[in-house]
Amino acid sequence: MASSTSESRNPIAPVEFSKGVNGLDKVILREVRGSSVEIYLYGGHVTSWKNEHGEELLFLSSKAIFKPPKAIRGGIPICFPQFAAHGSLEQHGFARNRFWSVDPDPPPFPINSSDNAYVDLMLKPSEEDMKIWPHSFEFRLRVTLGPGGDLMLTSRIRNTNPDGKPFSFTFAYHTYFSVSDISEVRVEGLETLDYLDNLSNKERFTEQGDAITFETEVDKIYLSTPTKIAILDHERKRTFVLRKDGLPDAVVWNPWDKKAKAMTDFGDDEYKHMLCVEAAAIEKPITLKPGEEWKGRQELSAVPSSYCSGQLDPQKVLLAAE
Ligand SMILES: O=P(O)(O)OC[C@H]1O[C@H](O)[C@H](O)[C@@H](O)[C@@H]1O
Repeated sequence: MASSTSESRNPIAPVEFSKGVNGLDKVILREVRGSSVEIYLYGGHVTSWKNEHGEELLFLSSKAIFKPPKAIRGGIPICFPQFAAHGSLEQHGFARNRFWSVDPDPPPFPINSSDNAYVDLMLKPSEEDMKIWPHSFEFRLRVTLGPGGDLMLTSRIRNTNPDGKPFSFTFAYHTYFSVSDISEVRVEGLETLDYLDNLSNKERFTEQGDAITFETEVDKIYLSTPTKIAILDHERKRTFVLRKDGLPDAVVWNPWDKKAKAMTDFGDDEYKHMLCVEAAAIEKPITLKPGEEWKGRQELSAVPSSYCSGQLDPQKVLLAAE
């Protein structure tokens, strides 16, 4: 609930509080040139990110269920304190289906940030949560829309256990990018890396080839990746650049046709128009002692690209997006 300028229900205010699907509370961030971001307090979940032309950059399923305990299908779910089924908790942990609150008095933004619109959401465990994960924590999620339309997510997780006990967790920003046609998409920055294949009992393999393209189901956890990954949408002539910090791994997921049909909150053909690339910390869980804080950051930008098949130099794409 903070911004560099005033906040109100005025539609042109950089931070607006509103009601979304099923009357759920949401926050809208706006930037003067027209880009915007929507965040549901349910899940601390970014559901929309639009550029200055009003084009949606994130995928949100037409069948998404905005009702607890189901997490919203699309946007950017937060996976915490567990990624997928890597532990005893429910799939992807519980942060994505809890109600977060808005911090009315967030810590100030670092200097030179007067054009940023941002909101700080908070999650603290309930007594019920403590029964399934017996740890006290404070999770602050800052969602920022930069002056150029970039979307930044910063998570700060602090161990507030009074009993001196450390805790460990895994984490992911489970970003669903909107793409024109999955068969026209390439991901740059993960080639030659090791990955765990979720479709082969998490067996470890090494990625071959120049870039990653898609012609079947994929569900891989790339390990110790570079801090920049590019997602090139050839047809739409758009490149997403994902920059990350504190999140060594990157999950790449597309359910393809069979799994798409099996999901009740996902259209049969929607797999063609989405790709998840998820900045994550999975292979080596994060451990925090009481009083310690972890920070994990993801920054997304969408830039026009004039990529011609076979002529791509991944390094140039990443540099061009600097
Ligand atoms: O259906 P969900 O619980 O939201 O999970 C969706 C997907 O998330 C991640 O990408 C996992 O790697 C996949 O194995 C999983 O299918």
